[in-house]
Amino acid sequence: MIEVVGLGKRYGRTTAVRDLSFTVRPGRVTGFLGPNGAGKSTTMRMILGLDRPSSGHALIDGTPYRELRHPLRKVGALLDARWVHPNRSARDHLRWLARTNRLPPGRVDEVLDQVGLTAVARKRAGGFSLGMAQRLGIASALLGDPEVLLFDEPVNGLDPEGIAWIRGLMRGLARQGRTVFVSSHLLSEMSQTADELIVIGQGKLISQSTVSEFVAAATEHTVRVRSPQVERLQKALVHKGATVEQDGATLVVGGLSSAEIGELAAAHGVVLHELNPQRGSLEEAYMRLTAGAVEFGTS
Ligand SMILES: Nc1ncnc2c1ncn2[C@@H]1O[C@H](COP(=O)(O)OP(=O)(O)OP(=O)(O)O)[C@@H](O)[C@H]1O
Repeated sequence: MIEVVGLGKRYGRTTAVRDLSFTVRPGRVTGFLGPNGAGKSTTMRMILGLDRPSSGHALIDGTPYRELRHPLRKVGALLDARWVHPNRSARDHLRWLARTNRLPPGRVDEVLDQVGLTAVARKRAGGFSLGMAQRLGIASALLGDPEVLLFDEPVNGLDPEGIAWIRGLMRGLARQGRTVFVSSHLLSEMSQTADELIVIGQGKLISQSTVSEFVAAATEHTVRVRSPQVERLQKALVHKGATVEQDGATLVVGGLSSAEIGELAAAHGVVLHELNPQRGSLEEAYMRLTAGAVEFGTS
């Protein structure tokens, strides 16, 4: 489990992260979503003890990263896939990591196999494609068989096959009961991979919910209602605090769900000919949400 409590980070006059609190639980993939510059990498670096928070703290199973006795056995992370000596082979890189962290050498071949790099294990990592480098970075993260995994934008620059592979891997790791925390700036990507979503904008928490809750809340905007008794319905809706636009026998209603409108109509004996929730696209909803955070952040 990862717990972030009141976390903040300032770089000079820039506030990258402000008063951020959330929990990442085991057994599921938690997506960490926000536009470029929202503070995702900074937050992950603070969780991993690579950046010192200006306020608050981050704990991994109750302990700050820097105080973990065997960090690689507890936490695996992929931050920058290009972090590897270009002249070393994939295998030598992993062997060196295993040796310096007192991990069993037998894990090296296991993780190479797990990420599909066995055939190129003796090739120099400097010649690897982005997809291969990404797999090697993931092999490094998995080396200590950790319970907690952090991936920063793992699908950036990958082809569809690589993306599908990473998605399957993350879901498999979560099914094994591990804590999987993965960042992305693409909602479409996260909505296909994650069970839960933590959304930030301008370094602040916007929401933490399941993906389906987020999608339902973010996309149901207005409801189109058609009725032969439109005047009566409009009165009842306005009385309930809804916003209503009328176009002949059709109303476009904001502020109430289709279920609430249906029930209200029934309670007033109003006949409905149409009750149609208008869903915006997920990306539109996400942009609206994070744009709000930008305004909030600068005001
Ligand atoms: N070392 C640093 N010095 C100064 N400012 C920094 C530093 N690291 C990050 N920032 C600033 O902090 C803010 C958050 O950056 P961060 O990289 O954490 O965002 P992000 O959500 O990971 O974005 P991206 O999706 O682009 O990677 C940005 O305004 C960035 O310019």
